[in-house]
Amino acid sequence: MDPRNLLTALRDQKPLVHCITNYVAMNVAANVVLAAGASPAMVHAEEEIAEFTPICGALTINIGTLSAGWAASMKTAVRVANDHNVPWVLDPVAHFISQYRKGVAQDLLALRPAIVRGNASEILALAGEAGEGKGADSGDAVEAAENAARTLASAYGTVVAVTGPVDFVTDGTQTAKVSGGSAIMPSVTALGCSQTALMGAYAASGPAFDAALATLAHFKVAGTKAAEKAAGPGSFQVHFLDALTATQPSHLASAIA
Ligand SMILES: Nc1ncnc2c1ncn2[C@@H]1O[C@H](COP(=O)(O)OP(=O)(O)O)[C@@H](O)[C@H]1O
Ligand SMILES: Cc1ncsc1CCOP(=O)(O)O
Ligand SMILES: [Mg+2]
Repeated sequence: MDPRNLLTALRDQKPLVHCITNYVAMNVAANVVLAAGASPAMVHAEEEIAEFTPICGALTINIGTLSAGWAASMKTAVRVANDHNVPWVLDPVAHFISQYRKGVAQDLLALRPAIVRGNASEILALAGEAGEGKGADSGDAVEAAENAARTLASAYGTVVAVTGPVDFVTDGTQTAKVSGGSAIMPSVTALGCSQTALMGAYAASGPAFDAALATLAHFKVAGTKAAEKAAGPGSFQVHFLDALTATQPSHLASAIA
């Protein structure tokens, strides 16, 4: 699908996105989803999931500040989403840092997300390949994770988006690359996490591969625009939100190869 149609659909439908994300990302991600044109809700209590997840257009799961209660909520929300055909997106933040986090990430992956989005180190490790990642930031090149992304996509019937200087996305058969953005982006915390939340909004608006591609393009276009005005990571954040709103459907194709 043409990504232009998806941005138009997102703004017309303003989908409600159930986000279970980390403490660092909650505010940034909510602002990003709102600026793009959708409606985020950060809902974590397991007791609320049966009523809330089914009425949402999508669910996003981010394990950035994981603990036992959060893991239980995540698994319950994913099961409810799967039962109600609500598409969901997994962000396996730094899942290689402990056996505990690795186990939860693999459990979630086995529940078959529509899309997995991570940086190169996260995607390499998710496929069982050695990488240089140590924490939430990537230590590996996107190109090094392309095969891992293809393998995961085919094995789990999912779309895998690997982000970095040039993003790579695949469903195991189709692939695309997305360029633009700014080297400032990895210096602003939770931009990857907030991209995952926005990917949920796009997944509510169209098929998973197109949704991932449109999200990556929207971020690259807005990142390029924001960098023209920003003096550093602080002012970049402000300009980036404005640029997400200013991005028009016709701008997205220029980022995609
Ligand atoms: N060096 C870079 N140049 C341009 N864009 C980048 C660069 N590094 C990351 N990005 C963009 O920043 C966003 C977050 O990606 P990334 O930093 O890889 O995720 P994470 O925060 O999960 O590690 C993505 O939109 C990605 O395309
Ligand atoms: C710094 C940090 N620590 C735990 S979660 C988190 C945020 C990571 O955000 P992102 O993956 O988008 O850089
Ligand atoms: Mg991340």
